Amino acid sequence: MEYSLVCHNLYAFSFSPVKKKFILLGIMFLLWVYMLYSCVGYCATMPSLVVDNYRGKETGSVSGVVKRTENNGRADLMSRLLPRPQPWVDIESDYDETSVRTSSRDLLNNEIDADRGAEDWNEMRVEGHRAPEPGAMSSFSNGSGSKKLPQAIIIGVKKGGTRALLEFLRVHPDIRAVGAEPHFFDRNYENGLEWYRELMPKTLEGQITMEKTPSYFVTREAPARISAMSRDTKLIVVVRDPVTRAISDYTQTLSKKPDIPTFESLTFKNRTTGLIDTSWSAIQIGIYAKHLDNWLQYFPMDQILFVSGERLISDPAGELGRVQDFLGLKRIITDKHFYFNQTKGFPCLKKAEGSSKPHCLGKTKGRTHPNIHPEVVQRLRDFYRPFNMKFYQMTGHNFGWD
Ligand SMILES: Nc1ncnc2c1ncn2[C@@H]1O[C@H](COP(=O)(O)OS(=O)(=O)O)[C@@H](OP(=O)(O)O)[C@H]1O
Repeated sequence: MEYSLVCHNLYAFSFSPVKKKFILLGIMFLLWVYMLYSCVGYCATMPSLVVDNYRGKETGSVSGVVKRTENNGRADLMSRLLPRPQPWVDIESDYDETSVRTSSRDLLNNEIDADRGAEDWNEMRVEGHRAPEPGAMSSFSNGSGSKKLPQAIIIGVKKGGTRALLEFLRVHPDIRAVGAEPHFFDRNYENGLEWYRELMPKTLEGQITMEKTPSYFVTREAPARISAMSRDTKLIVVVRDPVTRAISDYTQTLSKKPDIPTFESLTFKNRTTGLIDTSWSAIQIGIYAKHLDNWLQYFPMDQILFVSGERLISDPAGELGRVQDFLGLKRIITDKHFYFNQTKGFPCLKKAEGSSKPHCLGKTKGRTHPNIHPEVVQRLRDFYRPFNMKFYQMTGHNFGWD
């Protein structure tokens, strides 16, 4: 009797349609929670259109950077397993530097400055990047690494070839970089380091986090600020003949504001005397020795690597070899990664990061420069010569611009 009662109860429990519905609903709810959880985790590790790579390592210690080599194997494996970001979004520095700007007399730069901030964020939005909300997701880590402050920064120079260098470096599995220029140490410093860290890609132990903002090189406060973040930060400067750099800078501005005065009229304070207007940022940025002096107050020379913008075009693998050595990385990026694209007139990657297709930089890189009168060019060469000599002396490297 008792036995049949138990059986009856069990039967009722197992087959009651109401209970069945409840169980089904419960299972569906659990599945929904599980899917939601997976989706949040996946989205957090997904590469955004920002071009960012979400791999890297903690900043601030040279020992950490050296340790990276030991972890290469693991980092390699993980980086292959992780989703890859969208590389090759073509961005350029469209703005003039704070320190140059404040001392600049020319309206040309000030006009550009007026809409500078907005353009910068638009630029990032184009890439799908958003200004991070302070504290948001800062401690979130779902096994694909965490965001670290950069251990290496490409600090300059504007129009030197900084985009090419960063895009080439991103091919390395142990480098993860922000695509857009954060401009933290010049324009966004008040936002704080946590804001800055949020911009960084997620990285694994043994990987290097990087960013590039060419205006840092000429920002007076940048060396002290970077040093305050970490005295061990490795600095990379891509330098280019200051005369062609100035013309390239002018060409960029001209492409956005076709009504600006001629290069010649902006170059000279007085055309007859041939006095150069050093308050024009396009001229001032090229006085490398002066800017370098400021950096040497905070960083030893062996913590700064100078990459030749010219050689980055004529021998990209050679320059990339030096950069990988400087960063303590295995030389993974070699000749095999590049080909010369005749149409573009520049070296391009056979396979960009996260893609199997060849890639060249976009049309804002490698613009045709306007013809500048040879006399003006010569006058500028004469102007820069002593500064170049000083720069060669300081760096112990003759860049061959004279
Ligand atoms: N591989 C490759 N492809 C295209 N362009 C290349 C490459 N390597 C170096 N360059 C040179 O990079 C110059 C632009 O420099 P930046 O990227 O530093 O410019 S920016 O400051 O970020 O706007 C750009 O200057 P312009 O030629 O005046 O446009 C190029 O000369």
